[in-house]
Amino acid sequence: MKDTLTETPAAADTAKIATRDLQVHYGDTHALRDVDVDIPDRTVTALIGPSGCGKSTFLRCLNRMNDTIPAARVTGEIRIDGEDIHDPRIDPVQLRAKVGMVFQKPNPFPKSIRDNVAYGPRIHGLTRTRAELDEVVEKSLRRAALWDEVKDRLDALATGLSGGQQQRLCIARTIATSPEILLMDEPCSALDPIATAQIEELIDDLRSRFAVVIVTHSMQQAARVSQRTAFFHLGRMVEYGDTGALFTNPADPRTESYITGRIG
Ligand SMILES: Nc1ncnc2c1ncn2[C@@H]1O[C@H](COP(=O)(O)OP(=O)(O)OP(=O)(O)O)[C@@H](O)[C@H]1O
Repeated sequence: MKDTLTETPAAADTAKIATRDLQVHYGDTHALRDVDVDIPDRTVTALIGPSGCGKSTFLRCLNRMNDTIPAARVTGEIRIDGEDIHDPRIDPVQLRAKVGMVFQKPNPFPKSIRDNVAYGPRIHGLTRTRAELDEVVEKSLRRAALWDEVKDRLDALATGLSGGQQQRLCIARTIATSPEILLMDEPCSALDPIATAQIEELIDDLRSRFAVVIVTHSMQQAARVSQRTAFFHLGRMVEYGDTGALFTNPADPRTESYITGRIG
């Protein structure tokens, strides 16, 4: 039986991302159930909920990263800009350039700072000349608020940067392919409070250009960075709506129990 979803409606016709009857199984585990959601553009959407409730699974559906997990089976519909991402004409590699992902632990390649950012534009053939590539590298590093710290050592190894700098580099690497959507899976969990504050400021800035969807275990972080929040519980999206309203006046008792610390 389908649970009732308590939702503040987002206009479906303007949704950047829309899912209908989305289900994910890992073998016999039914990890995500009946997820219908419309996620708007140029907005930060936070995904919250207790461990194992399906947040990362949902995030991975949006750029078909679950395709890389042999046990995962995804059914239902996911549309980005109205286009079905499971359509056989969609190339998952191109999709992942359009829907970029930043992971929990900064994972720069063991290459120079410049080569990390240049990697995506190179493999996707996005630039024709060295000057164009340099321009993309600079623009991406500026947007990731890292340029000033690294502009004099672009040929140094990326692995020599601090954790927070590495995470901003990974964000620069992701935005270098001009994505439209940024998926972030607990991007601050390996960072100290100062680096976390820098990334949060950056996320706020990025939403002027991208739809950002972020998984976070921190309700404070969700409240600080997002305009919309989805609460997941046992594989279902139980409540989705305006972040302020969800935290101050949750409609579902399960959301209330979670935000008041009774489940989780
Ligand atoms: N690769 C996998 N193979 C098998 N089962 C998986 C896999 N990934 C996730 N699961 C299962 O799917 C369910 C949802 O997991 P998921 O990682 O999406 O939850 P989550 O809300 O992101 O959790 P956390 O907050 O702990 O990261 C869990 O029961 C988990 O054990």
